[in-house]
Amino acid sequence: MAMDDVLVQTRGLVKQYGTGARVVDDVSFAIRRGETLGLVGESGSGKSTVARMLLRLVEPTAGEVRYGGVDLLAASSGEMREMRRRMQVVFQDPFAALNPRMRVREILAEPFAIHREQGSGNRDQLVVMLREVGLDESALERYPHEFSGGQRQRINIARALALRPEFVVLDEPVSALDVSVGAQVVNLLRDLQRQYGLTYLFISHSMPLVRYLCDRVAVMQRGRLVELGECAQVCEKPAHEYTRRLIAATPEMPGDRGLHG
Ligand SMILES: Nc1ncnc2c1ncn2[C@@H]1O[C@H](COP(=O)(O)OP(=O)(O)OP(=O)(O)O)[C@@H](O)[C@H]1O
Repeated sequence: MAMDDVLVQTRGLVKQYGTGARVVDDVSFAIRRGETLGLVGESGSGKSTVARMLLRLVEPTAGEVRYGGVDLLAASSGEMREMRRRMQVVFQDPFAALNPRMRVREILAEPFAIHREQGSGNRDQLVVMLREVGLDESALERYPHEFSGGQRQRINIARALALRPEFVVLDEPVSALDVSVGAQVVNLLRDLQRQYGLTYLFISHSMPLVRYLCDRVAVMQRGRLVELGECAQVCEKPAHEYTRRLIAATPEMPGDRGLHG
């Protein structure tokens, strides 16, 4: 793999809390520009911890994270500030992630304020952001509780994309939604990826969803990376017994309803 195809690279990533067991143990992988890398594994296997280390929201105990060739862990606070614009995250719970006391207008304008982008985040721009995620300007003056779960996740996505990042961590973004609503959000994420050339790390429990959205998939078991490969290959011919069990444990989505619509 040519180095300029790689956006994010980890080497020997370790996380240990206190004297406990390693929750992430010697994890190395690369995420290519423009791809969606799936990250699967049962609850507690360390997926979110890996993602948080990639974003430097959690400091690794050992190992290396390179982002666009830059050593993220050695970056100064000024450099880190610039990097943070380029990487975003969308979490599972679309309600918890939105401040209930802020109107959608304020929620969407916040990233511009945080990064002191003067003149940006004006009303016209916010309306464009809403349209991109399938909402209209009537949303601007409303509060998060006035929206359904799927709509709230769309607002989260609009906010995550406000500063035009290149890399987005999707941490179980549709797990809290009904299957058909989740399928619509997944299709939106895929469309936005094509439109903006985004690179995704998609954390999920659902092998069918991973297969639908991801180019490659990495499988974690108890802090270790046990398998990484092309999605179709891993789903059809899993090399590791643990991957086989994960696939067997996830029911097919009913006729992939909604996904191809
Ligand atoms: N701040 C912390 N202090 C101590 N242990 C932690 C901390 N954060 C996470 N852990 C532990 O690290 C392990 C991995 O957690 P992590 O959330 O990364 O797993 P996960 O694969 O994302 O799980 P899930 O699918 O449930 O989100 C778990 O055993 C968890 O209890």
